[in-house]
Amino acid sequence: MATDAAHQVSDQPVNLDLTASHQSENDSISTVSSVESEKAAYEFLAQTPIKSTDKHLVEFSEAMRTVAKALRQVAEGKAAAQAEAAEWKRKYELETAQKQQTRIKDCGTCTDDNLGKMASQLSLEAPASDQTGCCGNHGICSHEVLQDEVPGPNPRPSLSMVGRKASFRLSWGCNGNKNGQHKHDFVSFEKGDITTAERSSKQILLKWESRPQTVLFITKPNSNSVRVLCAEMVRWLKEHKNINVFVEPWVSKELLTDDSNHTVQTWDNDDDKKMLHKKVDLIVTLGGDGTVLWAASLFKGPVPPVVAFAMGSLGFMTPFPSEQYRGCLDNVLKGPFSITLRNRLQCHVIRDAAKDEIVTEEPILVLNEVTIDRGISSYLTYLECYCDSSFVTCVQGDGLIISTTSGSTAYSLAAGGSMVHPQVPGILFTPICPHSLSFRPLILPEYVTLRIQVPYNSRGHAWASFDGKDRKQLAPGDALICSISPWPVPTACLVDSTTDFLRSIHEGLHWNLRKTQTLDGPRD
Ligand SMILES: NC(=O)c1ccc[n+]([C@@H]2O[C@H](COP(=O)([O-])OP(=O)(O)OC[C@H]3O[C@@H](n4cnc5c(N)ncnc54)[C@H](O)[C@@H]3O)[C@@H](O)[C@H]2O)c1
Ligand SMILES: Nc1ncnc2c1ncn2[C@@H]1O[C@H](COP(=O)(O)OP(=O)(O)OP(=O)(O)O)[C@@H](O)[C@H]1O
Repeated sequence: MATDAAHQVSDQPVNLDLTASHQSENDSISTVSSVESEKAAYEFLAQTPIKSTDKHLVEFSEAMRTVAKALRQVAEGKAAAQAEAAEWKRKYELETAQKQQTRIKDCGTCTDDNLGKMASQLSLEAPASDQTGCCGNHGICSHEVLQDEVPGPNPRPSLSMVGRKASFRLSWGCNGNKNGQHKHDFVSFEKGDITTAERSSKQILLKWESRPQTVLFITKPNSNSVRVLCAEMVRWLKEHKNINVFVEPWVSKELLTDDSNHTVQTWDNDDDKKMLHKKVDLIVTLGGDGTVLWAASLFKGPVPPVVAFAMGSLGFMTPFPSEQYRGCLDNVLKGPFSITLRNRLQCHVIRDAAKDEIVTEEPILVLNEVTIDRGISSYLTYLECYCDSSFVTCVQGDGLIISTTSGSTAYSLAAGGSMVHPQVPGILFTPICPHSLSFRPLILPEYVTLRIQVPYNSRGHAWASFDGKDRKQLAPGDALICSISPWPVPTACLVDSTTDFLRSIHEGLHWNLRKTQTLDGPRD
């Protein structure tokens, strides 16, 4: 009955399109035309005034469904036929190649000499003379020479005859500058096969070439246990190791007043503080992760190695047990010891009002993350995000966290970001409560520059905070630019980078802690 109704009401246009779909020999058009004819059928239905009862309408819609199903089957049949044709073509080409190889094998008159000549004709010639060994005159590491195998006592002529690998060049430089510095040991170009077998990113070791003499102490405020231990450590370092000690100005006033026997040095202006990295061999922190963040924030450029003693609650970046400080400091002062090079993000706030000025606000370096959120505003944060020159996405939600891999276990983790080993070169892009079902966190390569823009049509202001501190308001038109800083924070490891990282997520977060299933019970 349904088919009858279809014939009665819409025979003509539907049949026309069906014919068009069958007749089409063009691969790409066929599926489109069947979809189009289905669409045309529905359009026809929408345009044609039907003066009939509800019953007729029901019958007609059933008929249309049948027609649509038929059209879909036609399209599917065509696709299957195309796949089959492609398979036959592939088989034919394979067979032709095999026949050609057999002909070469059967060629009784061919001598090793002739094969050698044929092989050398197929070989790629040496590259242009501007190449000097591995690196060309342009300072780009490349491998262009690709020789086919020279036939030896057991030549394999078929390999030389069937085809040859195309030559290629891989090159890279600093920050996209092709003429920049390059690493030899990252990709090897042996015979044109790309391999990272010689990759050198192994555990980094720090070995002193002369005796360390000056230690800077950074201590958590308002803690009696820290105050007591700091005084004890300073005394020990001075008496037993002959070490000069620097402390923050407030520490020199408050912490060590009762211990006048042990003079410590400090600084009293910003210029002296800026030169600290030239005087200090080692930084010792007594506190939690916040104290490590504080220590890092004092250095806008190079940072001396940090030995972080755990005197907080969690301690992802504080692997050293404070009660064993003598042994730990002995080992570190002697060296060599493993370090984790923790990348920092360099953040610039660009004000819309100051767009044309050369001087903008001072860059801020963060060890964990920069967060752009809605602050006290009750509106959704609206942020446009760009990665180099590519548009990434618009954030509509509570905000966005741009985190280092060290910060991946902090706020970013709480917002659903992945935990990343601190030595992995990347930048985490983690939304905070996005009002979208499909906004998953991203990890971008370390060499990109991110731009987070508050658009002019944003309903409110956004707020940027740096390692959980220094809130800055971002007005519509303002932007935040972030990239990896050239000045990482080298933190001393208790064991090595990986062991310390795994220990911190096991002990700090009880990562994947579950009681082991017992042996009794059902089995395979
Ligand atoms: N919802 C959250 O989880 C949340 C909210 C705000 C800030 N934070 C984090 O707090 C950091 C500031 O730390 P603070 O000590 O000055 O403030 P805080 O005293 O408020 O401590 C925050 C907590 O974060 C932990 N933490 C800090 N850095 C960490 C890291 N790299 N890995 C794992 N845990 C880490 C600290 O151990 C501490 O327990 C910010 O950089 C941010 O990452 C987290
Ligand atoms: N020398 C310092 N001067 C000023 N503030 C500091 C100093 N050291 C740490 N802080 C701040 O004190 C706060 C608490 O420090 P920290 O995180 O080290 O201790 P905690 O909170 O007891 O430990 P945890 O973070 O493991 O829970 C942080 O916000 C940090 O920025």
